[in-house]
Amino acid sequence: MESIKVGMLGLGTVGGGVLKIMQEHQEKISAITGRRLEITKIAVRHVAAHPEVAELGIELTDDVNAVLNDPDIQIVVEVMGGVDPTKDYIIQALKNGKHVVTANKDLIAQRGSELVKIAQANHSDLFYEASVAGGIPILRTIVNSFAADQIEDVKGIVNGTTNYILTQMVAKGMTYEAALKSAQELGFAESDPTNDVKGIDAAYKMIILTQFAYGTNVKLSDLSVEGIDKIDAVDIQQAKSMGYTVKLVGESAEINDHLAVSVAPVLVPNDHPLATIQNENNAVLVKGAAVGTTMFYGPGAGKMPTANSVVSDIIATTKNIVLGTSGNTFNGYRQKAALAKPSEIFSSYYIAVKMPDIPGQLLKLTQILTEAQTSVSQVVQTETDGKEARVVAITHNISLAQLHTIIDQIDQEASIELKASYKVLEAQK
Ligand SMILES: NC(=O)C1=CN([C@@H]2O[C@H](COP(=O)(O)OP(=O)(O)OC[C@H]3O[C@@H](n4cnc5c(N)ncnc54)[C@H](OP(=O)(O)O)[C@@H]3O)[C@@H](O)[C@H]2O)C=CC1
Ligand SMILES: N[C@@H](CC=O)C(=O)O
Ligand code: NA
Repeated sequence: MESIKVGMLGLGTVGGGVLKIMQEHQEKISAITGRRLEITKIAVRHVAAHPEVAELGIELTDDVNAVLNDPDIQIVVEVMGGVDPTKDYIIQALKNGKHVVTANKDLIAQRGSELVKIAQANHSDLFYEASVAGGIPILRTIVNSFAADQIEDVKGIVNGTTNYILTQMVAKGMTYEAALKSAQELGFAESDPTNDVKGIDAAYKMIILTQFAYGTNVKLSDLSVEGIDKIDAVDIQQAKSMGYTVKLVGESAEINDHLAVSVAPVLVPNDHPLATIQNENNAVLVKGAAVGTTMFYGPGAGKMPTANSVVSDIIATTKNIVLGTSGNTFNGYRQKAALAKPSEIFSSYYIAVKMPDIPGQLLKLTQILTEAQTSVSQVVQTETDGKEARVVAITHNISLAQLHTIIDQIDQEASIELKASYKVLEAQK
């Protein structure tokens, strides 16, 4: 059987999983592709840290050029992460006529369209299924199974680390710091977890999902992004007592031909399917005009689930090589769309404030809400020490513009302090 040589950049959490699957499932992969896939070289930073590789007959190097310029290598698997210098490495691989498989959402979300053009110009495949929702085959599903439908909304939990942290805080009463440390030890978090906890990793995934769902390129500054790093455990408990679970939810919605893309902590009704997603698992709800709402669930981070998506891309690339069909873009759908205005984006909101526990204060809050033409479904005083009270209101559906007005007015009212404002998800019909 002919062989196809594969080179790798990176051998960390994901790379280690890729190597394991490629070794263990070699026969099955050969039977499916008609080619023997051989990993011949792996570039890492610290060669001495990977003694196990030499025993496999694979060359380990700290020189990426040894992989990128090797004429025998046809497929380069990039699992080292980061944007620079990784972007240049991928460009070099593509210009050298190699096909590239990557798990790098930071890079694809920020420089994807540039890389796609270079891949096309060089008749190379560029696949990145693992970049969104780790082990869930969501990108290929959108390309293949929604081709005939019109997607109206994509929303879900697309970051494993933060969902793991929130689950551990609610279920086990773990502190935020302890839960984050555990997510790092389990290999779910990025090497620098800032992007995970600040919602940026989820935002990158929503940028890629927006591209696949609507054919539209949006950039990070087009999104409204908030992470879980400022969530107060008091609000998590308060939400729980009102029948909600706090989740970090990304949403890309089409509203009157305009797009609204966001990532934020959201109060999810306990009977909504997203409320049940635990630990590092992810779930993506895709609503199509014809099919209605569908849900895709599975591990969103971690060694083996992510590696499975990477190896699926290696197999797809190999099949294209064999059939002579390389070089088609992963997603060929292209369309322009403008961003929705705050006056077009509607939701119910949870608003938590602190105020002096004296007569007349609640009236001030009510006046602010009334002036913004906002009615509420619930108002509760959740705690008081006799001097200061915490009050929570849940609004009916209002526009984001109305929410901004309310927040501005609260800011201007010296005796009321805004503690939190979170979107409240509608019950799933
Ligand atoms: N972990 C996960 O669950 C998921 C990760 N991803 C993405 O997969 C990619 C890899 O993540 P992960 O495996 O967790 O990362 P790790 O930090 O575990 O591994 C990174 C690997 O890349 C190597 N590396 C880093 N910089 C360089 C460089 N400049 N030159 C050569 N080698 C380098 C490291 O070498 P050394 O070993 O010597 O330090 C290490 O082997 C990232 O893009 C990440 O966002 C996507 C989905 C899920
Ligand atoms: N850090 C990411 C890894 C997968 O993309 C996450 O936690 O989701
Ligand atoms: Na995926």
